[in-house]
Amino acid sequence: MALKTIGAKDAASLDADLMSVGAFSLDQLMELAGLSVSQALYRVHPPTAGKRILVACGPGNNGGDGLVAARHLFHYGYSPTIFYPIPTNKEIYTRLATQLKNLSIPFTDDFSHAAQSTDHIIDAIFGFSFSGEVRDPFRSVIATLESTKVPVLSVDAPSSWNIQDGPPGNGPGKEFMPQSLISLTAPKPLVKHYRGTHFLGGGSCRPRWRRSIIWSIRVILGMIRWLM
Ligand SMILES: NC(=O)C1=CN([C@@H]2O[C@H](COP(=O)(O)OP(=O)(O)OC[C@H]3O[C@@H](n4cnc5c(N)ncnc54)[C@H](O)[C@@H]3O)[C@@H](O)[C@H]2O)[C@H](O)CC1
Ligand SMILES: [K+]
Repeated sequence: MALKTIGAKDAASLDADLMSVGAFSLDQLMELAGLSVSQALYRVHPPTAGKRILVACGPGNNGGDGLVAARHLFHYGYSPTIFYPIPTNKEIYTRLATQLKNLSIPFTDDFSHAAQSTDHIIDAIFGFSFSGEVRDPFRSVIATLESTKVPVLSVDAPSSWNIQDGPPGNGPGKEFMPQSLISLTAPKPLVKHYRGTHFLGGGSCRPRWRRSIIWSIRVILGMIRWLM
């Protein structure tokens, strides 16, 4: 069955609609996204399969989802470790990082070393705002994700994949195929290249209500265009 997908631009504007018309805060959306990620991880890798989870977090909201997921995983009984090489200065991220530090969850600077002694990896490096070729300091991180034998769960997109076209033709990520992927709100077009266990999560309103928001916005935009 062909999956319905939304591209990067529509995904970003859907989130913007949810925060304006829908009156959700970014914290709420990120909390729902991170909670879904933690539940998907529990499904593919229950604590009895090994409690060490390495969570790789990027500088944007995808990384924020990873920070939220790590907190939930800790409370499920896992032992998460965080790799967060470019901590972002915005309050939402500093609060999430402080919450993890208050739980004595360790942070590491050495991803490839940490990847050798973990039971599962969460890839929360890049989501739908990734574009171009992977830049440092993430090139070696993607190379490790590509070559590791440890199972990987990717959040919203396998990091390094083009959101529209899937795996890059060359460079780091070319051979990266995580064991599982959780799409947030709606799958992105790259899923047609994905072979593995696929979850959908992070929904913040019922689909019918979400459709009606989008429909109302389209009608309003159409009327504005017509009036001009
Ligand atoms: N739909 C939901 O329920 C929610 C989804 N969320 C998650 O947010 C991401 C999208 O977040 P955004 O902040 O827009 O961007 P990213 O995290 O994807 O990454 C931006 C970050 O990455 C840098 N970057 C971009 N390209 C490159 C590159 N080639 N090399 C190195 N660095 C790169 C860029 O500079 C930024 O710093 C979505 O996928 C979901 O996971 C939210 O939690 C809200 C709810
Ligand atoms: K990701």
